This record gives sequence, C-alpha cells and structure tokens, in this order.
Amino acid sequence: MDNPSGPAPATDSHLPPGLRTPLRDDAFARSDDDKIAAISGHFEAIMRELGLDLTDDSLAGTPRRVAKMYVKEWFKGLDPANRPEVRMFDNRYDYHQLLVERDITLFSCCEHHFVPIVGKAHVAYLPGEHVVGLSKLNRVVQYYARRPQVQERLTRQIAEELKQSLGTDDVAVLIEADHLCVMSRGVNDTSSSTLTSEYGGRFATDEALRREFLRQIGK
Ligand SMILES: Nc1nc2c(ncn2[C@@H]2O[C@H](COP(=O)(O)OP(=O)(O)OP(=O)(O)O)[C@@H](O)[C@H]2O)c(=O)[nH]1
Ligand SMILES: [Zn+2]
Repeated sequence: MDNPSGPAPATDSHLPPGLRTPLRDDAFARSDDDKIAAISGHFEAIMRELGLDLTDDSLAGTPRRVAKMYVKEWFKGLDPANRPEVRMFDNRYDYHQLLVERDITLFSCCEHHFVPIVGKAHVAYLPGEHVVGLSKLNRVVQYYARRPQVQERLTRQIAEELKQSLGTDDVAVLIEADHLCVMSRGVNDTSSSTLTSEYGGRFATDEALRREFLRQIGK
C-alpha cells in the first residue's frame, strides 16, 4: 500500500457514522493520476484474464479509459474536494411554501456489482429565512450518487446533507431507480424499479404536506 500514513479522509465526517460511505483512512493519500495509472494496470489484467487481445487498437486504450472514468466521473463523489458548496440567499421573496426540484437525473453505481443505477431523484424543502440556489440541489444529488452506492444510503446521505446545508429539517427526498444488477443479470428483471424516500421535519409529521410533495412529483 502506498503512503498509508496519508491524511484521514474528510469525506462524510459531517454525516452520522452510519451514513458514511466506508472508506479507508488513506483513501486520498494518492493523487488521481496515480490512481488512474494503478487502476488501468488492474483492469488490463482483468481483460487479459478474459482472453482479450490488448494489441487490438480498439481494446488497447480501454484499461486507461475505464480507470479515468472511475476516478474522474463515476466515483468522483468519493473525493471531499468535489463536495458542492451550497449557496443560500436571503428569502427576500418571503416564499415559505413547498419548493420541489423534481426529476433530477440520477446516475450511480451499485456497490455490490459495480454496474449502473439509473433513475431520478426528487427533493423538496420548506424555505425559512434563506432560499437555496436551485442547481445546488442537483449538485448535492450528483455528489452522493457518484460513488459506489446502495440506494438506501444514497437517499439518506442526500437528505442529511440538505438538512445541514439548508439549515432546516423540513426536507424530503424520493429516489426512483433501476438497478442494472437486477435488470441485466441474476433475476434479469427489466420491469421492476426501486423507490426509497426520506422525510424530515414537517414532512415526517404532516401527512398533507407529504401528499402534496408526492402529488407534485406525480406519485
Ligand atoms: N438493499 C439494496 N440491495 C441492493 C442494492 N443494489 C443491489 N442490491 C442487492 O444486493 C444483493 C447482493 O446479494 P448477493 O446474494 O450477495 O448477490 P448475488 O448473488 O449477485 O444476488 P442476485 O442479484 O440475487 O443474483 C442483491 O440482492 C442485489 O439485488 C441497493 O441499492 N439496496
Ligand atoms: Zn448490484
């Protein structure tokens, strides 16, 4: 292991222990470039083991392409440097009704099989003295999605981050997603999908509010 004495990962230190993505203490001791080089070598070994000819010009670049995709795209949400800054504005408009950001594109990766989870996230909150820049809601979803995940943890991580960043418990998150591990292998079920939700603050206690949220996202 290179540099196991590197800094402890700051990833998820703001979340309760049960909601943190399991990471080693030396998770960020190596640079992205070093990780890409190492993963590229490991993936090349997998391809060789499968019998693929890596001198073929279509396959030759695949190990590096996969490594770059893992580090820079699929799993970039592991790196606390990519955690979005959630900017809030004064609620000058005095808007205190439900705000729903629906149909947020969700692309994640099943941590059991390393295949895609594809779906939509719907998030809502009740503004108090501040309102959030809308795109930050999408960014929070994307940050936690871009990791090896299970849908339950992803749902709760997004809700907890929103509670902290927006400064209110009045937050709702609902995720509907298709798991490629269910669709393309194992049970090979292409019609089922998975819904998970987390309701905080008034969403947990006020059934009418919850119903309004569900109505607005078409549920
Ligand atoms: N709770 C939960 N389970 C998930 C998620 N993604 C995948 N899984 C499940 O994780 C389980 C892993 O179970 P195993 O029995 O070890 O894996 P497996 O032999 O590949 O299971 P099958 O998919 O049934 O073939 C499977 O049932 C998957 O459907 C998720 O986001 N949440
Ligand atoms: Zn899976």
